[in-house]
Amino acid sequence: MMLLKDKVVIITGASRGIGRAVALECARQGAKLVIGHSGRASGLAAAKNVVSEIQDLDKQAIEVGGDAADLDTGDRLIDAAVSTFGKVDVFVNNAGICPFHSFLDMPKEVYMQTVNTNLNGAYFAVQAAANQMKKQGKGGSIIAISSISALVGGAMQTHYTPTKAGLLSLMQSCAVALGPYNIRCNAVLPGTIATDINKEDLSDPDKLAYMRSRTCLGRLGEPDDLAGPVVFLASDMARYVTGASLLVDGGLFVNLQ
Ligand SMILES: NC(=O)C1=CN([C@@H]2O[C@H](COP(=O)(O)OP(=O)(O)OC[C@H]3O[C@@H](n4cnc5c(N)ncnc54)[C@H](OP(=O)(O)O)[C@@H]3O)[C@@H](O)[C@H]2O)C=CC1
Ligand SMILES: C[C@H](O)[C@@H]1OC(=O)[C@H](O)[C@@H]1O
Repeated sequence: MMLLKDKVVIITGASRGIGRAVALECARQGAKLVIGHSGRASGLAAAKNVVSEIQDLDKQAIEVGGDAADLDTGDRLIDAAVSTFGKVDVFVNNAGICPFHSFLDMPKEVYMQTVNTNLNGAYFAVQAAANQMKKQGKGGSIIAISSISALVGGAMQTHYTPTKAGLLSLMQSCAVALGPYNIRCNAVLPGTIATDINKEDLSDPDKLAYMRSRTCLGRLGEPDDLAGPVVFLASDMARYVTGASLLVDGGLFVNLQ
């Protein structure tokens, strides 16, 4: 059984990493995909590859570029989905950055870029998706890729962790605001997943070994580890799940000692 047969799924930041892995699994589960990316040349090339991979599965996908920090990018993603596929069933807000930096000398530009990319653009993208779903009248599923960092701190992530807590909070409030329209809103909280976002940080072998040792399962996450949880929340199997948060962290959070 395909869990997302004929559903139209938009995923921001689907050119690489977690978003790409989720997009491919959504396609395997029968969805039609809008692959969001930054619009930079590298993002466009990577997104085109993801579209090809999905077409190789005999499924449909388009790519749409746009800076997640731009408050109008969400509208453009929705418009593209509706004009190509006729509707939006699922919106996954995944695009994000984490430029590691210490707190005491945090440049204002780095702070603003992080908050604008991870949270401010996301707010209006979620609003655009919700308005489209309300118009369609058949409910929908909105999923924010938050983080374990919504719950715990990081000395080099003082600009980043508030954006992830903000996304978690946004999903909780949107679950309340959008429940009357049967639009479900949930947050997924990955632990440390090996992707480009932390390649440099984890290039230190001691840090890598330490982060592995912090998990109960003894390994870092892979992007594919997020695919099942997101597909579940997107699917009708999660029809009574809203306002929830799902840690996908290999047991990192609970592992005090
Ligand atoms: N990896 C991890 O350990 C964890 C990640 N997360 C979250 O998961 C999400 C995905 O991260 P991950 O897959 O690891 O990261 P990657 O760096 O591998 O991928 C980031 C994705 O976001 C897109 N993106 C980046 N900046 C922008 C922008 N300004 N506008 C539009 N798209 C943009 C990228 O597109 P492009 O290719 O065009 O640059 C790319 O598709 C992020 O929100 C991150 O915070 C949460 C917890 C842990
Ligand atoms: C980028 C980091 O490795 C990653 O991002 C998160 O959200 C996790 O908490 C990790 O710190």
